[in-house]
Amino acid sequence: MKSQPQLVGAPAALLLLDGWSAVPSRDAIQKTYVFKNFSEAFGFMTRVALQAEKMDHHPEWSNVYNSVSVVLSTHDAKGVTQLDVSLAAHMDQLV
Ligand SMILES: C[C@H](O)[C@H](O)[C@H]1CNC2=NC(N)=NC(=O)C2=N1
Repeated sequence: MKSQPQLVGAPAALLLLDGWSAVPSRDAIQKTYVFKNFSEAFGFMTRVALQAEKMDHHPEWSNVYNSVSVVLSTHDAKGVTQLDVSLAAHMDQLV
């Protein structure tokens, strides 16, 4: 069985990240990335998807043309954990 990641919570996570904000209705963090065009946006999503599979930790996200809106939370822990902070930092470092 997988060990449970430790809850960090959105407020503490936000202290470690740039440009992310808290989701009002639940313990989750969000960010919208805007790219030059669809190809750049989808390329970003492809790179993130590979990392998400590696981590077995997956974003909630949506894409409209050149923008990608991301929400991160750990469903198993019902809140923001170190896994979300790590995935957020990875996304930020790709752009
Ligand atoms: C079985 C599998 O390990 C789990 O369902 C993983 C998959 N990806 C996940 N992603 C996210 N964001 N939260 C989870 O709790 C989660 N759990």
